[in-house]
Amino acid sequence: MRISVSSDMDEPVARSLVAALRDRGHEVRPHGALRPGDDPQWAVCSQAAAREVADGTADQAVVCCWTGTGASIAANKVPGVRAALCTDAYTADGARRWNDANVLALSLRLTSEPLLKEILDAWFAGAPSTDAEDRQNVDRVRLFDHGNTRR
Ligand SMILES: O=C[C@H](O)[C@H](O)[C@H](O)COP(=O)(O)O
Repeated sequence: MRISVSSDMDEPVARSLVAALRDRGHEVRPHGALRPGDDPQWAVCSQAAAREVADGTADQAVVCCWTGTGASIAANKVPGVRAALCTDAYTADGARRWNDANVLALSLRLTSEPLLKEILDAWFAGAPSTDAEDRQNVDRVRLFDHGNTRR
């Protein structure tokens, strides 16, 4: 898979993330502090990574900042993106399964090396649910991308 990865900080866990994705056979597209000369502001680099998912340059993205909050907020402003801030494997599994999330947001502060592996295992093992209610919810979220927030 082509995975865009962004981080506003050059932290060891962000480096481990890139290595882990490459070990799993993914093509990594680095942004922010992970790419020399790139803008490392979380609002800028996480949006850039998310935009690559929306325009089809990447299949998925992983966006990181210290808390994961700013990265997830910025990514979710991109139409077509469903970013999920995951602090454990159960949340990552649910994000893929129920929310059809296409961007994983991580906290550099909270994500230890073992937790990173657990989260990535769950994220890549998970497939979107085919349950009708789950699909309706995701379809409803897609409408938000086009400004339709009516009930
Ligand atoms: O949501 C924002 C992120 O947690 C940032 O990584 C955080 O604001 C970084 O702050 P600073 O650059 O002041 O350490």
